[in-house]
Amino acid sequence: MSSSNRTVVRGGLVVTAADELHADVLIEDGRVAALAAHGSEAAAGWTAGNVIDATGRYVLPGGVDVHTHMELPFGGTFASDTFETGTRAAAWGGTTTIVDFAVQTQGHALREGLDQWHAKADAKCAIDYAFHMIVSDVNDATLKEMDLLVEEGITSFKLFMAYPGVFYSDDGQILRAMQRGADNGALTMIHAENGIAIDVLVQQALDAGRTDPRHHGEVRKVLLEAEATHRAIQLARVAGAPLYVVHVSAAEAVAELAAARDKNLPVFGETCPQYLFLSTDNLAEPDFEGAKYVCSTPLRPREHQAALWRGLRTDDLQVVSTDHCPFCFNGQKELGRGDFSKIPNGMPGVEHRMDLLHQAVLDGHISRRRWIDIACATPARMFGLYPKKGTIAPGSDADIVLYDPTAEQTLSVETHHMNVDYSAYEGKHVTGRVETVLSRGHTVIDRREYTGHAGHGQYTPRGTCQFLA
Ligand SMILES: NC(=O)NCCC(=O)O
Ligand SMILES: [Zn+2]
Ligand SMILES: [Zn+2]
Repeated sequence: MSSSNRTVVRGGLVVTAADELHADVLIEDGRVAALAAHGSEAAAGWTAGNVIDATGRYVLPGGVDVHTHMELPFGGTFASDTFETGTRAAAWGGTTTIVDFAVQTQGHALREGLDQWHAKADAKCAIDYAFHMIVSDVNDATLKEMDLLVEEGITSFKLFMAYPGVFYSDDGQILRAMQRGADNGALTMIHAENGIAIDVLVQQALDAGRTDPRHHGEVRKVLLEAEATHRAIQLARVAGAPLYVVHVSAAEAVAELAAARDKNLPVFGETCPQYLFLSTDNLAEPDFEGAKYVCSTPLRPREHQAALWRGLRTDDLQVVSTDHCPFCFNGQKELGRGDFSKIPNGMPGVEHRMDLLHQAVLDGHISRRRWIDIACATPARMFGLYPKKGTIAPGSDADIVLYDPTAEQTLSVETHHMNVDYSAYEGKHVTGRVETVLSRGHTVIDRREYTGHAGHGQYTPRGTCQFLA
């Protein structure tokens, strides 16, 4: 084998969900070929055209963010990151795979939505990408199409208990989709909020003149997240289907997941950095600044964070994704001045997940291996991408991050790479920073310089959930 298509990453601490070892990593043709203890005879014998010095660095699997919305149409506008800008920002933050949501619009086929998402993403991405499918119209034809999509590698479908008239499905439709998933192996993802009740409270708030962004948090009540989570679990039980609850924000919803998992049900939960680090205090920021933090499920009072961290430690929550769905403050969030229900829902974050979770390691919330588990390995397993993605092992794609655990940085709109005019974490100080990123062996970030290009990222069909027997 010529050494020109080989890279060796030498001298770092390799951290995976399972292990930490001072090892050198040999990469051949875009894949991990071998690991060997640093200083061992085997590692010393490796020759390569490219040798990367990882002394003093962590060598991590690239992050796997299984919840992004590039260019999502919402509330009369579109999420401001394209696949080109959003995946570049993801790479800057040490994420090397995203799973975005293709959208079925009501009255149209799943296939049409999927084709649209390919048209948006193909030849544009800096890192590898895959799709889930948002199902907005459960009917006989849609259910048949789901089987075909599973065979093609779209193995998860998101249904909404929220947003009546847009993405909402009623319980009967959700049950039918879950039954189909029980048959075809798909994982049903649920946005668990009681959208019908929330819409009543929205109207009552607006009628009473409560129009500021903070009221978004007040009407989207904890009880209505907990109730919907409970209902989703019962529907999944009736269907005999596995369930993945997205963007869990409330302690009471974690309790529902924990109770289900105590019964050994195949129920999984995801939370996001915004629920772990931000709160209703942000939604209450004056001069309409709270609009920057409008997302659903909403930010919660700070007291909920302890339950989310505990859930991540006890495995009642398995995944941290970003739900990256950015809208600029100017021109987009402003659509809801005077009516919080018109603020496009979503927050930017794809660039900051790995760093914020590293800070959580330093703050004592999770261990270093759990960081990699919830951000890389488990999301890859959950959505049928492991061990190609999510770990560093012979045969895995060489998606590798060199991480400087001692570098200091301050998160800011001035320095981030997402296409959005504010940072939800403006001024937040974190320790640790991505230094170099390889995607299938290609250097996309080289010592804090972007060296990637649009179109490097490949569409990646997925297998089914690897947590099911
Ligand atoms: N989360 C959010 O506020 N926007 C994106 C759509 C969704 O995930 O519900
Ligand atoms: Zn959602
Ligand atoms: Zn989302």
